Parts: sequence; structure tokens; C-alpha cells
Amino acid sequence: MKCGRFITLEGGEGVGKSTQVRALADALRARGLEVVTTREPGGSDGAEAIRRLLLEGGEERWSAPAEALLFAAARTDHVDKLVRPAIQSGKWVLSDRFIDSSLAYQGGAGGLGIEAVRAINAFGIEGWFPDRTLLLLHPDGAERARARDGDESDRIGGRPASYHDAVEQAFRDIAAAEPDRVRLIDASGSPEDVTERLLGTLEDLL
Ligand SMILES: Nc1ncnc2c1ncn2[C@@H]1O[C@H](COP(=O)(O)OP(=O)(O)OP(=O)(O)O)[C@@H](O)[C@H]1O
Ligand SMILES: Cc1cn([C@H]2C[C@H](O)[C@@H](COP(=O)(O)O)O2)c(=O)[nH]c1=O
Repeated sequence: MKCGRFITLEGGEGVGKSTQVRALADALRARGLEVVTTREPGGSDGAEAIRRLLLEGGEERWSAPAEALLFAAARTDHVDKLVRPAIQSGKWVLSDRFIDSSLAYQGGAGGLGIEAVRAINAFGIEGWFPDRTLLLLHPDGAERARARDGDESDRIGGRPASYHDAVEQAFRDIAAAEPDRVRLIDASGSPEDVTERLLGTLEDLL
């Protein structure tokens, strides 16, 4: 069976993940690879429907465990319908967020605990963990997201700065615990500079 690669881009709000998923996909295609880009929550019809449930409405719409289970359900559908078939047909899949966002947001910042959230996700994704996770870090991510979204932030993006600080700390803890899979990326400088740094961390997989 042909086997592609599964690469995820992670980080807090506004650090440049979506910009870099597009740029990295172009760079990998230029090297002759077949690349599929996707995002979470979302990436399949069912997961996009769950995305709307999660990101629209007020804070009280979901309890913390219900929120974590909805993210895990969306991810399970995304893996079933898009990620696994693409990788099995030899493509590289680049995902804008995946399981580490749940570990950092719901597990770390949301107080459910990283291991509890890992367990509910492991049940759904059945071993389809990323080959590599690129954790983008930028000190002005929140300001960039505000400049981009104005007053239109979603149910989770609009949480207080203390929540987003805890998200970043949790991402750093996850990276420290899994240094081979999760690589820290300085996301400052031009988009082209950041793409070069990302490519540099993938050389051994190419
Ligand atoms: N290297 C860069 N230099 C300057 N501006 C950038 C750079 N990368 C991205 N931006 C801008 O910063 C903003 C946030 O970028 P982007 O949407 O890619 O971030 P994100 O991490 O996907 O955000 P979110 O998780 O909140 O959706 C956008 O307006 C984008 O154009
Ligand atoms: C996958 C995932 C996402 N989130 C949060 C992170 C963001 O605030 C939104 C998604 O918005 P984006 O503009 O598409 O980045 O959802 C989360 O809390 N948990 C997750 O697993």
C-alpha cells in the first residue's frame, strides 16, 4: 500500500497557520508531491457541520466535556472521510490544527486535562496521529487575529487572554513531552522566511 505523510500545523490564534498551510502545500507540490490541505474543526461535511455548532453561539452553549467530545467527533469523521483515505493513496495531508489543539485548548486551558482529552480522541482516530506537528509561535498572534476579525471572533477565539495564555503554555508542554513529533517554529518574519523554516523541519520525511 502507498503511504503519504500526515503533517499538522498548530498554535494559538493568529500565528499564521492558515497562511503557512497554503504556502507549505505550494512548496511541497513544487517538489512533486501530491498534497491535500484541510482544517479542523472541519475538513469533511460532517465535521464542518460540527464546526458551526462549536464556534457559533455563546460560551454557555456547551459544557467543557461536551465541547471536547464534539471536537473529537468532528475529528473522527475528518479522519474517516479525508485524512486516512488521502494518506493511504500516497498523498501528503497538511492540516490546519488537529488533535494537539484539543489537548491544548480543551485539555490544558479548559481544565479537562491533557491525558483525558488524548484518551477520547485516541478512541476516535485509531492511531492516525500526525507524522510531524509544526507548532508556530508568534508573540503578536492575538493582535493579528483581532486586526483580521475585528469584533467577529468566534466562541473560542473570543475567550479571555488568560485562556489563550494557558493554551500557549499547554502547547509548549506538549512539544517538550514529544520533541520528535512536535517542532517549535519561530513564526516571525516574512511568510517566505517562515515557510523555509517549516520545510527545514520536514527534510527527513521528504
Ligand atoms: N509572516 C507574516 N507576516 C505578517 N502577517 C502575517 C504573516 N503570516 C500571516 N499574517 C497575517 O496574520 C493574520 C493571521 O494569519 P493566519 O490567518 O494565517 O493565522 P492563523 O494562525 O491561521 O489564525 P487563526 O488560528 O486565528 O485562524 C492574517 O491577517 C495574515 O494575513
Ligand atoms: C481543532 C480545535 C480548534 N479549537 C479552536 C481554536 C480556534 O479558536 C477555533 C478554530 O478556529 P480557526 O480560525 O479555524 O483556527 O477552534 C479548539 O478549541 N479545539 C480544537 O480541537
